Amino acid sequence: MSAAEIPGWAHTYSGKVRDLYRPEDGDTGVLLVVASDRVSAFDHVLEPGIPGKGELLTSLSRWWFDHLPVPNHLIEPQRLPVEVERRAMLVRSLDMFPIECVVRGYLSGSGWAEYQQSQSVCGIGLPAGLTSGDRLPVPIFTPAFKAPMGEHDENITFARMIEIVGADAASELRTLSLDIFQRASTIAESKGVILADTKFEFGRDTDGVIRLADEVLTSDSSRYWDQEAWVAGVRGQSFDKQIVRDWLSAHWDGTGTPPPLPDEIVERTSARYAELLDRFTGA
Ligand SMILES: CCOC(=O)Cn1cc(-c2ncnc(N)c2C#N)cn1
Repeated sequence: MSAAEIPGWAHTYSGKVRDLYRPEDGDTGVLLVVASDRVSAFDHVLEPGIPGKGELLTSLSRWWFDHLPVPNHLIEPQRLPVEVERRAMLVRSLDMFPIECVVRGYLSGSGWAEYQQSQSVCGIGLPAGLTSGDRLPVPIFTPAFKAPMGEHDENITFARMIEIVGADAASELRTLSLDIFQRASTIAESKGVILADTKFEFGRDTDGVIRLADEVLTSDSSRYWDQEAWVAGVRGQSFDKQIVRDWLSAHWDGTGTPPPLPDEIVERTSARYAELLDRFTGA
């Protein structure tokens, strides 16, 4: 599923699952962020896309922006382009920090890999004896330096982050990230969902105000786990991607191009994305 053609908008950048556009009228103050139905797993974009995924994750992002009392990049337009109106966000164009502001409440992914080598993550020492999926004593801020598309971001220490963005901005981004994570994980817990970790991106507007940008607390930027499964000792089961991961693990040896997902896996995954959204936005 390649980037949509949108009259009046020029496609400028594609991530694994989202596309960025600038207006053709030359206005440099706004951008359009469009979420596709593409799904990625094991660092591959899979086929086919998951019907409704772009709309569901855009709705989840919007819900979180509305429930987080921090300045953000959203602009509420009169109308969005009809081609993508339910899976697009009109945003202020910001001067983005080249930092993935990752907060971890649990040990997983690159954090688990680093812990196994050094019993620390991004220079933050952790207790001995932890295993993948364990809850951390307190949430930790573990920044990464944004890598070019297709490469892995580089986990860095807070001291290195200060060298990149300066001490004041580094402190403000860390405080903002930990505060937002605390709020979000408390809300998620009340819905029976564990927010294991997430990554935020921020930028400065023309007045120098730091604003929360990118997507926020979607299951593409976060690890959401089912609380019941975790309590039962089943660790690291992604709320919405586990169906795809389990099928791929059973039907692909990890080399070459992954096989296309069967209809049943696509349908079950689409339903899982809808259930995750409903957990938060439903009654
Ligand atoms: C494909 C979606 O974009 C990204 O993956 C990362 N990215 C964000 C920007 C950005 N740049 C200026 N202002 C903004 N508000 C944003 C945002 N969001 C650029 N790349």
